[in-house]
This record gives sequence, C-alpha cells and structure tokens, in this order.
Amino acid sequence: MTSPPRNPTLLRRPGLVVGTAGLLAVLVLAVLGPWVWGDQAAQLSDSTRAAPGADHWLGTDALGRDVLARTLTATRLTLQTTALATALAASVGLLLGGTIWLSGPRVRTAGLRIIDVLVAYPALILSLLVAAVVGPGPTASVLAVGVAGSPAFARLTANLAGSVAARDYVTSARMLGVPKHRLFLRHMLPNMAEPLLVLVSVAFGTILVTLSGLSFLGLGAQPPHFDWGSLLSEGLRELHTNPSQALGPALAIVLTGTCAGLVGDAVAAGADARSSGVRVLARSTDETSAPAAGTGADSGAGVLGVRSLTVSDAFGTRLVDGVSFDVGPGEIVGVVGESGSGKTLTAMAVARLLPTGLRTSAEVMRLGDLDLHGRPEARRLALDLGVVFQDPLSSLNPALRMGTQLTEVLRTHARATPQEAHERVRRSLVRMRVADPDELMRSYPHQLSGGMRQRAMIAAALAAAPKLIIADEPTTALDMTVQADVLRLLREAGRGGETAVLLISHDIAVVSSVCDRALVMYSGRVVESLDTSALRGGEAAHPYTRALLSATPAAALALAPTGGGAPPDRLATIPGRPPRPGLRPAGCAFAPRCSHALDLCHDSVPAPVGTGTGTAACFAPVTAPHDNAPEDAR
Ligand SMILES: Nc1ncnc2c1ncn2[C@@H]1O[C@H](COP(=O)(O)OP(=O)(O)OP(=O)(O)O)[C@@H](O)[C@H]1O
Repeated sequence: MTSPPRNPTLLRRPGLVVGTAGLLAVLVLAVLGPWVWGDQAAQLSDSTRAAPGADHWLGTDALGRDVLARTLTATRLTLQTTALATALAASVGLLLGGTIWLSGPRVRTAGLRIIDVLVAYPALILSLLVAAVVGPGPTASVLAVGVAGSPAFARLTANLAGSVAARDYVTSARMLGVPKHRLFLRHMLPNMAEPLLVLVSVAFGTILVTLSGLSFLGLGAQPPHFDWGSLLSEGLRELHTNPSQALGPALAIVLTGTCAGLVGDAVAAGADARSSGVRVLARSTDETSAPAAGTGADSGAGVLGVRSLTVSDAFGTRLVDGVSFDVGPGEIVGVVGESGSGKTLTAMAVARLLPTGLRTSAEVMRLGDLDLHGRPEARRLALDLGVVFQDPLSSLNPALRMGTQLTEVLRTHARATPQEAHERVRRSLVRMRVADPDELMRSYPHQLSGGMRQRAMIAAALAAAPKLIIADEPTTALDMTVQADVLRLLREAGRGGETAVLLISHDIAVVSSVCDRALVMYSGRVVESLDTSALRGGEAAHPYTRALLSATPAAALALAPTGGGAPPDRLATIPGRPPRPGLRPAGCAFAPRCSHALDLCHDSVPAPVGTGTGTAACFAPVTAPHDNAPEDAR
C-alpha cells in the first residue's frame, strides 16, 4: 500500500511552474526590496531624468532617484495592499454568499438579484466611489477595492452552494442532522474551494490593476510612500522626456498579474485532472468466499411498518398511491418494478429524503418505535436508518478522507470518541471483506474503485447497527462482477444481525436471488408481495409479476430447476407502457396490458388478497406455476 500520490498532471503543467516561480520571486522581492534597495530608492541625485545606463538600468526620475530601485522597493507595498484587498474581497464575498444561501428562499432570490447588479457595476467605478467617500490613501483604496471585488465572490459562493447542496453527500449529512452552518462550512465549502481559488487568483490580478489605477489617479499610496501604480503615474507624466521611467512599474504590474493568472489556470486544470485519478487501493478478500447460509426471515414483528403511504406532487397527482408493507428484523425485502413505478419515492419517503415539492401522507410510517411521519428526532433517525445511494462517488464528499466521513454518524450521534468510531467502522469494513481498512480510511473517495466505495458505504451504514438500511439500486453504477460481490455482502450483512434491508432494484433477478421477500410495484402501487422462494419456484400470482419474470433472462433461467421448463427461446417483453401517474386508469393500472383482465379490472382497484405465498392485488390471480413460457406476452 502506498500513500496517496501527488498529482503528476499538476506538476507537469508549465504554466503552474512559471506562474508559481514568478509569484515566489515577487514575494522574495517584497520581503527584501525595501531593505536592499530602500535607501537607493530615496537617494536624490543631480542626474535627473537620466536614460537607462550602467549606473541606472531603468534610468532616473525627475528628482534623480533610481527607477529600478524604486520599482523593486515598491513591490512590498503593492503586494501587501493587493493581498489585503483580495483577502477582504474573498472573505466579505464568502460571508455574503454563504449568508444568502443559508437564508430563506425570498431573501436568497432578493440577495442574488442585488449581487447581480453589483457584479455588473464596474469595480473601478465602485472603488472610486468608496475611495471618494473614505478619502485617499492605501487603507482607503484597500477597503474600496476589497468591497468592490466582493460581489463576484458572493455570487460564485451562492451559486456553488446551490449546486453542491443538491449532491447526495450533502443530502446524507442533512439526514444525519448536521446543522446548516456546519453543513456549509464542513461539507460544502471544501467542495467549492477549487473554483473559489481560481477566482482568488484571477481577482488578485484584477485587484492589482485596480489598485494601481487608484494610485495612478492619486487616490492610493500617498508620498512619501509609493507603489507600482504611483510610480507608473510619475513615469507616464515623463513619457515624452524619459519613456523608460514607466517601463519598470508597467512591467512589474503586467508580469505579476500574468503569473497570478497562470497559477489560476493551473489550479482550474488540476481540479479537472483530480477527478479522473482513480486508484484501486484495497483488494477484496471475498473472491473465494461462499454465500452465508440463509436465516429464516421473521416478518411478523415489523421493524418498519408502512400503511397507506401516499406521495403526491404539487398538483396533487399521486406518484405513490396507498402503499402498505412491513419489514421484519434482519429481513431483506426487495422493491422491484419498471422505471417510474414509485420504488425510489417510496423508499425516500421512508428515509424522509423526498425532493422538495412532494407531499407525503400515511396512516402509519414507523421504524421500531420511531414515528417517521411526525418529526423524528434527527439523532434517532441517523442511528436507526442507514441509506446507501446508487452512485457511491456522488454520495461521498470528495474533499474529506473516507475515515472522516465513515465515522461521522458514530461521532455525531452515537457520541463515540474518534478512536471508538474508527474501531467500529474498521470492524465493519473487515466484515465487508476490505483487506486493509486503515488504508481505505486514510484515502479520499476518488482514490478508490467504485466497488470499494460502495463496500465502504455499506460498512458505514452497518457500523451504527441501524434497524434498517435502505439501499437504492446500490450496484447499478458498478460493473457486473463487482455487482455480484457487493450484493452478496449486502445479503450477508443483513442476515448477520438484526439489521433489515430494503433493497430497491429494477431487476427481478437481483431481488429474487438476494432478498427474502419481494414487493412488486406497478404505477405507484404494490401489486404483489411474495417470498422470493416462491418467486424462484414460479409461484408468482400477479400477471404483472409473471410478465416481469418472463421479460428477465436471468430470472427465467433461475426458474428452470424448480419451474421445470426450458429457458424461453426468445425474451418476452411486456406489451404497452405503464400509465403516467396523472393518467392512471380507473381500475387496476395494469389491466390495459394484462391478458387476464376481467371487465371488473377496468372499473375497480383490486385490494390485496392472500395467495399462499404472500398477497396479490388482483381480481384474477394466476395459480398455476410459472413455466417460463410467458402467457401474458404470447
Ligand atoms: N420530484 C418529482 N416531482 C414530480 N414527479 C416525480 C418526482 N420524482 C419522481 N417523480 C415521478 O414519480 C414517479 C415515480 O418515480 P420513482 O423515481 O419513485 O420511480 P422508480 O420506480 O424509482 O423509477 P426508477 O427505477 O427509474 O428510479 C415517476 O412517474 C416519476 O416521474
């Protein structure tokens, strides 16, 4: 195992090397300039307005002072004021942008409008205004330019916060009950740092020019102090008699500004390169491990109980329509159905992570004794419920080490010390067959493979020993071989203890092989609930479940040993399309696609009835074992 490598792409960028070297040289000059050339810069001589020569490389000014010595000496004041004004612009902008984002929607909209107007107003004019009010001098010009530069930072901060806030890792942190200001500082700001740094370097160049402009106009450094702007002003007054006098300060401003721009470009390019540097850190040790023996699921004493859950959009359309189900301790329940059937919304309603604009109602929605439908205590929710999202990369904060993120729930809510939290997550990672958990915890998310990231997410969810883990298509973003490993580990994890798993999948083969029980959803409703042993045995009763089986090659093949039939010659597809939520027909939503449909099916919504292996919401459940020959699609 090696420590995270330094990014070679960054080091290979000539712009970065030149820019950094240039800025370092300016920094050294700023430190040494007044000491080494200060006296010479103030020294008057008879040789006034001298042309460049051996004694005075850039000539002398109207009082016979050496122009080069004055330019080098001016570096310190110029750099000091530029750095201070840039820092002021960045901090005021960050504060403003952050406050705007943290405010309510109305203040946010009004704030952004005002910022837009300020950004459109030229910074130099704004600076002139402020300088005119505060009066001339370096302090006033720093203040003026700093304030004038802040709207650009505020707008970038607010816009970046808006987009970073939508990422899964921020959603997860919100779910953990992290307060909003901490969410901004700890989870969001580090992920906004790169574009903000690019703006800092660009602003540094612009502020340098603006400050020089103010000094040029006599509003900046006042005699006897001088900076590059005031030197340039003196030089330009002598342009016709001694053109070289303006050369030194002009070159200094242009070169320093260019170096800052080069560093900014390199930082921006480095940010792009970083996201592509995937490294497989830890090899798994489970290649040879056999699946754990199954334990019987007890769905009687429900860990999760949901009755008549409805999720509606802003127009009142029911996207999830009266869903009821239970999940027992340690039980693995799969929610399966075509795209748009309401699987994710059902799961996210349970996790209280629905997108804004959607409304939930339920007769019962509880996790153990925690009422999910009220306002559950954030701490209890974070400890009792774990969520594993589809794309582990987007659910992990790229700016924080894995260890910091994986231990967060335990540190924040289980009041574990950092050492205890580390140890518990470490043990959980070992359970997930991660060969070197310590190395993984030291890594950043982009240094791990997709499979390893997902194992880590599951391990973190398990470390708090929650009552339930919701895994929403946890393997869709992974390749086939890794998918199988991760699913097997998820199944072992669920069966190893009291933690139940609600697995969302569009793949009935995955659900039938991993889960104890399947909830089949169609058009926002649960149409069948059955043991997966029955599913594998071809005993599905709802025509939709049977059609799904017939349309799935892996599931159809899995049926062969028990179902007795040969694999179908061709893949059956389900005719027609599911209705859009607003256009759901009056009766059974599947009736228009169902070859078993009775007249009744088009008029009334069937209630769930017992089938022996579970329940099916169907007026004409099929009782004959599925024989792999898709009746519904024939
Ligand atoms: N924020 C939203 N606003 C309005 N409608 C939504 C919203 N999110 C989802 N829907 C709609 O709700 C229905 C159910 O969506 P959901 O995401 O739960 O389906 P799904 O079964 O998980 O599908 P998939 O497998 O494609 O994720 C779909 O018709 C979808 O278009």
